[in-house]
Order: sequence, then structure tokens, then C-alpha cells
Amino acid sequence: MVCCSDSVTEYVQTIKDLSCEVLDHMAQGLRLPDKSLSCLIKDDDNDSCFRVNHYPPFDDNNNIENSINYPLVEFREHCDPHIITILRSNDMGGLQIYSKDNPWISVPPRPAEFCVFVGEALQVLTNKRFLSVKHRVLANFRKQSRISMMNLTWGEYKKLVFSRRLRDQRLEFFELP
Ligand SMILES: O=C(O)CCC(=O)C(=O)O
Ligand SMILES: [Fe+2]
Repeated sequence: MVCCSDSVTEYVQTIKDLSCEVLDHMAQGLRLPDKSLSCLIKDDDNDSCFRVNHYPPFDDNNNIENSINYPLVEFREHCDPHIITILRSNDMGGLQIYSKDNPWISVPPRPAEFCVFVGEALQVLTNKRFLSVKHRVLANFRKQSRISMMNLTWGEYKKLVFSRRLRDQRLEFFELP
């Protein structure tokens, strides 16, 4: 068992409440029964996990041209596999999201705001009414560390998915013929 300071415990609880609130709005928008999505993450012993990522400064002045042509990826592109992610970072950029029309859009770092990612499990549960977005983190020209922290729901599900090496094919099982 990991013991955290009171402020971390309080932060995690607040983020969990926020995740539930977002899921309740989604359920309402889809005309689903009240709390039908948030109940999935509400139990006190649910397996949500809190993670802090640290990306050290990176300032490759000697290799600027190369870095423009080949962006240095620190966290490779992926969709979060679980239900919902609530992410917050310091004021260092690097996070990008993928869109078919405009590949790799930079997400401005705004420490006072949260970034919400729909997870693949939520995409499947809502029959693609909400889509999980691919994202990655670049290293290029970061003068100071980027720190991000996120609360990930269904931590055990994520572990299971990756341990089974389903990886890129994992959503194919849910596609209708
Ligand atoms: O650190 C970030 O900004 C993103 C990290 C991320 O996508 C993840 O941990 O799943
Ligand atoms: Fe992610």
C-alpha cells in the first residue's frame, strides 16, 4: 500500500469527483440513465491510478534542422485504453493530439486547466459517440522540465490490455462486421 500526503489524497479525490461529473454530463447527453457511466469508477476500491510524468529539459541546439524534420517523441502516440483521463501539466508544452484533417495539433500548456481524454473503453461503451483521441508528447526544444499528472481510471484494465500484447488491434474485437 502506498501512503500519500494529505494534499495528494485530496487532489486525487477531487479529480475522481471531476471525472464522475464529466461522465454524468456525457451520460445525460446520450440520454442514458443517471450515473450509468460514473458508477463504473465510483467504488471506493476502484482501481484508478494517479500518475506523474516528468520529461527532462531538451534543447538540442546542435541538431535543430534534424529535429524539425524528425520530431523527437518522448511519449509515443497512443490512445488511453481505459475510461477517462484527466490531465494537468505545468506550463511546458509538448502534448499533441492527432486529427485526420490536421495531424498533430499542439495542446497549449495551461496549468490552470484540465485536459480530458476519452479512453477506448468509453469509446466502446458509447458505441463511438465519444471517440478516443490519439496523443503523444514531443521533446523538441523544451527548455525546462514538463511535468504532467493524470488520473487514469481502470488501471488494472490498462495493465491487462498491454500485458496481453493486444496493443494496436485491441479495438478490432468491438467493430461491427
Ligand atoms: O504527459 C503527458 O502530457 C501525456 C501523458 C500521457 O498521454 C499518458 O500518460 O497516457
Ligand atoms: Fe495518454
